[in-house]
Amino acid sequence: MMFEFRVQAVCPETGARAGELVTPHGIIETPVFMPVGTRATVKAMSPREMEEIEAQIVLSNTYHLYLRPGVELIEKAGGLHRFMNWHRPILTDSGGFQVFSLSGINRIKEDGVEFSSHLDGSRHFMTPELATRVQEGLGSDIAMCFDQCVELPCDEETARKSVERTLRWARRCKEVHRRDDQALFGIVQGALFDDLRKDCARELIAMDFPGYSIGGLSVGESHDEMYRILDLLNPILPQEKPRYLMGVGFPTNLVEGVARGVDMFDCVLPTRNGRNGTLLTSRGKFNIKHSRFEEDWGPIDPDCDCYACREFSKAYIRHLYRSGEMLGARLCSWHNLRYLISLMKGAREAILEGRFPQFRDRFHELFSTGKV
Ligand SMILES: Nc1nc2cc3nc(NCCc4ccc(CCO)cc4)[nH]c3cc2c(=O)[nH]1
Ligand SMILES: [Zn+2]
Repeated sequence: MMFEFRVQAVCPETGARAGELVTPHGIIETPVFMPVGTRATVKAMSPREMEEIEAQIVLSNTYHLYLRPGVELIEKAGGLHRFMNWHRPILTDSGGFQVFSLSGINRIKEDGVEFSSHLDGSRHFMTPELATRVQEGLGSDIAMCFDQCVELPCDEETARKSVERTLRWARRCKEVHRRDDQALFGIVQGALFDDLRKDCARELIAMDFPGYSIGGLSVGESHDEMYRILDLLNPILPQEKPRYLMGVGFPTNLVEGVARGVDMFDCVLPTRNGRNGTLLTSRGKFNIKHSRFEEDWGPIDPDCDCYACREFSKAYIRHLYRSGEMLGARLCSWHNLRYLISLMKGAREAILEGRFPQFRDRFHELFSTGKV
């Protein structure tokens, strides 16, 4: 069996799930946080270090790799796992989001999206078929349909059109998808409109995908709006299939997403914010450049087991950061990634042991103290 998802435990009070996702490159224990390695590397981290922090699966981007170095080169290397020397699971995003958020002058047509490369302005035309073929060439374990994610705020008519296009494009992706060692997920759109979200989910479920992504969120909506959409979709999406909330995220959103039946998350937050000194800890977040850490000899997070927290002081990491030393960015990214991976590991153990509500309350109590 190439691809299988087993729900091992469900929290009776919230519906939070602990599961196992079997892929050709290994078993993923969920809930899981997926570090983002957009251009075939999780910035500043080596594969060996990613294994040390127990990263189970990394995300990469079709849009970026298609533009550079090109899928042909990666196919010659034997696929993305071999090219980047990461032999655990990989999930690729389809480019639906990146084409709109990164490229210049994009024009949506029924057939696909015309866009100019953010690298050199060259013109390209991405279609559902091309996005699917590129992901098959990359050889990721989990691929995404090519979808249209609308910016918020957006009126209902615009959102409805994007849902209808996303569904037509999902059918076209499924039509051309051939690799049986790669799972293609459908992506639910519909902005913040309940009926559009339900209709989109139902149509995708009828196409019978092995997993379902919740797109169109983490694009500026409030936490309450995000949670309302999750509450809406949780009972509709098949319980026996994985649910992946795209682009999330911040620790509180991860824990509240788990409480609403989400199994998989990804976000650039830990590495991007890590590089500018923002640290996520069990007691809230802070920025290492603050003067209060000048003579702080303690670890970033006393409850963290990562290399940065075991071996270095905040004072030293602050010095590295202020000096623009690469090790500063590395240690902050290293810690933030391990913190989110550990947070999901803790949630999983709590669900398996029947104490997720307590885990959730304790998390919020400690994280909101913000006293660091
Ligand atoms: N195919 C597809 N991919 C997506 C990726 C996404 N990523 C997001 N949000 C990420 C937002 C995000 C970006 C940067 C940072 C760190 C800086 O503070 C945090 C969050 N929403 C997303 C929605 C979609 C979507 O509908 N379809
Ligand atoms: Zn740490």
